[in-house]
Amino acid sequence: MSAQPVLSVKQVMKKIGNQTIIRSLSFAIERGTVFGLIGENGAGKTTVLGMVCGLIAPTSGTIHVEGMPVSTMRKQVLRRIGALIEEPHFYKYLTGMEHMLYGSRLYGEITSDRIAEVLSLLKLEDFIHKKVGQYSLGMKKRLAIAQCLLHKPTLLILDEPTNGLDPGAMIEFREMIRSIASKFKLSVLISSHHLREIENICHQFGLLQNGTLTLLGANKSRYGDSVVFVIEAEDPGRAVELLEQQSYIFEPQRSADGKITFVMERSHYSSLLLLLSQAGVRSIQEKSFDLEEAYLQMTRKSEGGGG
Ligand SMILES: Nc1ncnc2c1ncn2[C@@H]1O[C@H](COP(=O)(O)OP(=O)(O)OP(=O)(O)O)[C@@H](O)[C@H]1O
Repeated sequence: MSAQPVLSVKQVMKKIGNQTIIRSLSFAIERGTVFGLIGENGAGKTTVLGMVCGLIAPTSGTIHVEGMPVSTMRKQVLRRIGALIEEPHFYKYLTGMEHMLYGSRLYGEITSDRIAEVLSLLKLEDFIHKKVGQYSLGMKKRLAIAQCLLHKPTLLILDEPTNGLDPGAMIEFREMIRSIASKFKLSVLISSHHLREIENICHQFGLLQNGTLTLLGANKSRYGDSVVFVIEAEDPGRAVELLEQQSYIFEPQRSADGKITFVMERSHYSSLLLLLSQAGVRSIQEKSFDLEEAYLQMTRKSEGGGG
């Protein structure tokens, strides 16, 4: 049996009233990987996360968590998910530990060993017996994630988790997310409008814009060598068609001057040349991958193209 993705979203569309918030959304998250959704305010990030958690019903399309359809198995799906979508709310006169114990009672059979494991990974031990009223925002966010992890979910969902944190706390937070994902073999779906954050935390990421998701690429730190290629071909239409059929190539984009841009690992270079010989390559240029540049190019294009 082949490994199924922890999260699979297929052709999801969401309308609210007359407004189409999500046009067609498809992506998957493999076990142990962190997937980032980048998008400007109002792009629909929270709507997507809400649909994955079963809080919002898609108008059409399917969402599966661990192979289970969210639409009909919501209760079982929620046992596999830990989600932090709204700002966490705590009682300031209770300690962090009292909140953890309260959280663990909601799930039933959480052992004290599990609580200790989660606290250690989130580096919460030193202040867990202090009242939450004395916590910084970063500490509160860590406590909220600790609660989300108690029941051993396989998918962690975080909506703009570093909002409001100072730069030092942001860096600490990013490192923590990556270490949780690898230690617990967790898959993480994270939304943000901070490009650098997504680039630093995520193994894969995509831009949500005008209701569709464009995969921008895979992170250097996992895939080693992602590069942006710019090619010119005698038959650009044929070239794009061929590129779109390759699983190792991310979102080929054709610009008005006929050039084609896409992201690929350099190790596939010889396969690429072979492929492109069928479409008559005139030139190939290589640029180092810059998420900010890719994002700006795409948002500019969409503003100019009228959607
Ligand atoms: N219940 C609702 N009724 C009407 N419109 C809604 C509703 N929920 C969301 N929307 C609209 O859907 C769009 C996407 O909202 P959403 O909150 O998902 O975006 P977002 O990318 O998370 O934005 P932000 O970064 O500001 O949180 C917005 O235009 C918003 O106004």
